[in-house]
Amino acid sequence: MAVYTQVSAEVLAAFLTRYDVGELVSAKGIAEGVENSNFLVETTRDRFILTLYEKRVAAADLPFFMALLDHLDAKGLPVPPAIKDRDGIEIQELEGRPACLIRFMPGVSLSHPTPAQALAAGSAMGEMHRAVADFAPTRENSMGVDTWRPLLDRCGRSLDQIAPGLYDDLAAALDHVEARWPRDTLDRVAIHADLFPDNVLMLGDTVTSLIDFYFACTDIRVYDLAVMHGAWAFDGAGRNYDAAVGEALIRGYERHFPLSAEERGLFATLASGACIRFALSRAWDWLNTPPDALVMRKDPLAYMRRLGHYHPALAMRVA
Ligand SMILES: Nc1ncnc2c1ncn2[C@@H]1O[C@H](COP(=O)(O)OP(=O)(O)OP(=O)(O)O)[C@@H](O)[C@H]1O
Ligand SMILES: N[C@@H](CCO)C(=O)O
Repeated sequence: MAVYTQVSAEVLAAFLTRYDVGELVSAKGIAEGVENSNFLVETTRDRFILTLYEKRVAAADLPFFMALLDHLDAKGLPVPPAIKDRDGIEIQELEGRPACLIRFMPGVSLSHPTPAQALAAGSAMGEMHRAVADFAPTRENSMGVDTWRPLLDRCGRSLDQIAPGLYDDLAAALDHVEARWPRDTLDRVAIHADLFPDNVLMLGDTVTSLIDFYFACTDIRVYDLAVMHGAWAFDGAGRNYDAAVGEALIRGYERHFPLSAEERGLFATLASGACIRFALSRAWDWLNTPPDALVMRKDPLAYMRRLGHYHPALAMRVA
């Protein structure tokens, strides 16, 4: 459940007077999501999402995320920009948190995508990468390749509490991936970096919105596709690969950016890096979230299992 900070009706009604959006009719906390506090807000004119940014999103990064959303929206892509108040301000403060009122987007977030939906979503990512060709701001990837080793060290041998041998398996996978990581050769742009099925809203086979840009950063363009591939083309436990979904995703993407021979050759390494990134962030959360917390802990081993698909040599003993 993701409402960490409560906002009273009085405070919210006063907050909305900064905007030209009508008056408050209702507000409901949204249970999905784990990072921020989200509310569905109805006014006499429209509906909106109100997001209060909790500690995982740094206030200093919000201008980059909002500029990216504005840029994509201006190019006609389906993304939810922040609403500007009467003074043109998007990033506000509410109950001591940075907060934005955001355009409500139609659609339903996916849990089990079909190949047709994967085709559309892969194409939407390709469109997004086309649209950022002239987006100038940059943000370092706070979960990029150079952060994995320090995060592994911070987790340390406690990883073996999750599954015996996990530390050694992750260390071996990281050695392998770091040695092959393309540091300079591939195209780098603003990427989403977390385009899981739950961050794509769809109606039928049509993408109605890409959401949750709070890991967006400047990194290898095809790494974004590799993250998406790992998130979309496996069952939740990471045991079974769905080739039809995985191939459709890449086919959709290639409508905009055919993969080069070098990108194809490096895809398994990029996808293995993505597996390490999500295994590590999930493991860190696992070790640092009490089992009785309201937030659902996500299974790090589901990403260790995916590693074996991309690099059979890295098939995990613990998985
Ligand atoms: N602009 C929007 N329009 C309509 N619904 C939205 C919008 N933004 C978010 N939602 C809804 O709120 C839910 C939670 O949003 P979001 O995924 O951004 O939360 P979060 O706390 O950042 O979570 P996480 O990082 O865990 O995915 C989404 O699954 C979606 O149903
Ligand atoms: N999408 C991530 C969580 C948010 O980054 C995961 O499933 O581990």
